Amino acid sequence: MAAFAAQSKSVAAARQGASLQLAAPSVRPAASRLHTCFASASLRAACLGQSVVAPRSRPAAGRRAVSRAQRVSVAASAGKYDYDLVIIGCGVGGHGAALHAVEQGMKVAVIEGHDIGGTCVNRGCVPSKALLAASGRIREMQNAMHLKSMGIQVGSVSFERQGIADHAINLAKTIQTNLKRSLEALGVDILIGQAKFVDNHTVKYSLPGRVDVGGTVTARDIIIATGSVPFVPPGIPIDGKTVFTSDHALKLEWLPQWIAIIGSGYIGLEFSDVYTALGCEVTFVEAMPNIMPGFDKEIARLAERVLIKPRPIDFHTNVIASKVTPGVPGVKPVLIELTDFNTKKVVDTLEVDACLVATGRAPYTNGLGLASIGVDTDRRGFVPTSEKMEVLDKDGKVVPNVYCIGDANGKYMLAHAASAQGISAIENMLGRPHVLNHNSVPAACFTHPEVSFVGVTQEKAEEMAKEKGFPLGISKTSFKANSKALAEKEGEGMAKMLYRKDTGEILGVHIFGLHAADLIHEASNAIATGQTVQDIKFNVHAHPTLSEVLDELFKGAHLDKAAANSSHAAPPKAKQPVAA
Ligand SMILES: Cc1cc2nc3c(=O)[nH]c(=O)nc-3n(C[C@H](O)[C@H](O)[C@H](O)COP(=O)(O)OP(=O)(O)OC[C@H]3O[C@@H](n4cnc5c(N)ncnc54)[C@H](O)[C@@H]3O)c2cc1C
Ligand SMILES: NC(=O)c1ccc[n+]([C@@H]2O[C@H](COP(=O)([O-])OP(=O)(O)OC[C@H]3O[C@@H](n4cnc5c(N)ncnc54)[C@H](O)[C@@H]3O)[C@@H](O)[C@H]2O)c1
Repeated sequence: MAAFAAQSKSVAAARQGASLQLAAPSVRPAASRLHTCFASASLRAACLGQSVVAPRSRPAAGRRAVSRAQRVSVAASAGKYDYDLVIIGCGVGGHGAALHAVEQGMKVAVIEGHDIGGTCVNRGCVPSKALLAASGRIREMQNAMHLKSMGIQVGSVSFERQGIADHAINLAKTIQTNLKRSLEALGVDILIGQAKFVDNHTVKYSLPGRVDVGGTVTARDIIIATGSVPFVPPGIPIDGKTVFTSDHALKLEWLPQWIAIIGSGYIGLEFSDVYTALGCEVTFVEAMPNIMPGFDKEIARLAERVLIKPRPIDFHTNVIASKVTPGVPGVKPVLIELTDFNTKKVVDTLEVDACLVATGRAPYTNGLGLASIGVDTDRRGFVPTSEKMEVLDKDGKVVPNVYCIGDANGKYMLAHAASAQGISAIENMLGRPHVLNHNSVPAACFTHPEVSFVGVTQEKAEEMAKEKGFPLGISKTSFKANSKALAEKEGEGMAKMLYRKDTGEILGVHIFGLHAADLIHEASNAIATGQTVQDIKFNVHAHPTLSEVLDELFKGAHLDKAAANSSHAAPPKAKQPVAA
């Protein structure tokens, strides 16, 4: 711990531009061998098996960052390690951590075993949002009634499946390139290979079948940011053609006439939006008694009314897909045996053209050699991690200098959560204790319209109120009361805020409606910065905007008298003009 504090001090000193006695650079055999291999961006891309990108000249800021990082590295680690920080896995979590670490003057390497950008960029957020954007346009243009109500007539709307698929593929490639360039510009070394712990300061990396790639690197601190892969329940063989996960579905290789989606969580809902806009019929198979079980019940009911009922979607709840038999497109259907969740009896068999398995994600921690640092993953494979992102060993003790962020720790499997955890981990390793308030992390499902939320559901808030004995306030508003939503003919939506009437603390906000994913941030930032209802009530929103949905929500909150009269309640007094 003392050594850690000393290292942190050196980093801080270097950050402040203090002049430091530089020791001779440490010998970095393995890492420098790899640098030779990846000396240029094009070679690096070639080694990665990616299309070659012309190297860009490094901007001045990047150059500054590198030289500062080098200074810090040598001083901070006293020539002991190759890097201040090595990050295993370069998804959004690893990327976010790397950027913050460089900003803090650290010398950083990322080790990536598959593709830079990880799930989010290559097989997640990015391509799925591209498919949703294209299919959403088609849905809108096909909705003749909606357009007619605004005086618009359109002819028939057609689309090219491959064109939509290409939009997703190209966007993922562009963002992957941007992400890689941003790291290169900051002087982050990108090492290629599957990483494995040797000890808590040393990592080996290699690529199967590639003797020219790999090595060993040492670092003062190491972050595990290895993400996740689709979780497929037992009894479901994935053939990638008729039975598949989101990894395959995002390629949009074909459009089955009738597709069963197992799981009505984020992936299931977003893909139901894409498929139905493109003319497919969907059947949900959901293990829980209601569809969208992870969402606030009232929001889920409204979403069912708007996103499910008017569309060619039906659903079976309280059943699990106990056995799935792949088919042959256009020849043999996929068979899905449904078993009652409670009685465990087979109740039905579906015959569909295809089946998307969207039953959650499993951490990608295999092969990391966690035993070498005394760590056992939990039952589901997640890395036990403290609230400060420190990895915990078998006895629940902190493994010095090893952190875990993102999907691999299972705290909150969202891209921005991974990145925020990365920043938090860096703060902690620099000796500035930081705990991310996961309750302030927003979530959104990008259906048309969107669903978003932050904090707890109404069900949970009621439970908390009962347990702790505080009066629960619930403020609600409809998009029908919002001029901008009505101008867009998008009045179908609601927002709800759960708060403590005695203190004004915001416990949760849920939105269903046009641009809900963008609207949630005012609420999530308020929770993150500890603003209360009294504070935000007096904020001013431009008119006419969808943001006024939140304005309505905040103004509609009623506090207990004492809280209402608390110091926050009075609007800040206007400043008197300074006398000349
Ligand atoms: C279809 C889909 C849509 C999604 N949409 C959204 C969305 O809209 N918004 C949102 O917030 N989230 C979304 N997510 C979730 C989001 O993608 C993840 O939460 C996020 O990618 C997690 O980031 P990460 O950095 O923890 O891991 P990942 O992005 O999974 O990256 C981990 C990286 O580590 C690498 N790796 C693993 N093991 C090793 C090893 N031993 N050595 C070297 N490298 C290794 C992997 O190859 C991978 O590149 C979506 C997910 C899916 C599947
Ligand atoms: N917009 C976004 O932010 C976004 C989009 C897609 C994915 N993601 C992330 O990716 C992760 C995975 O998404 P997901 O939709 O696969 O998981 P999820 O956890 O959101 O939903 C899985 C659903 O499958 C059901 N289920 C599980 N096993 C089942 C079985 N055998 N039979 C029937 N139903 C079963 C569950 O009850 C649940 O409703 C999520 O954690 C999410 O955070 C986020």
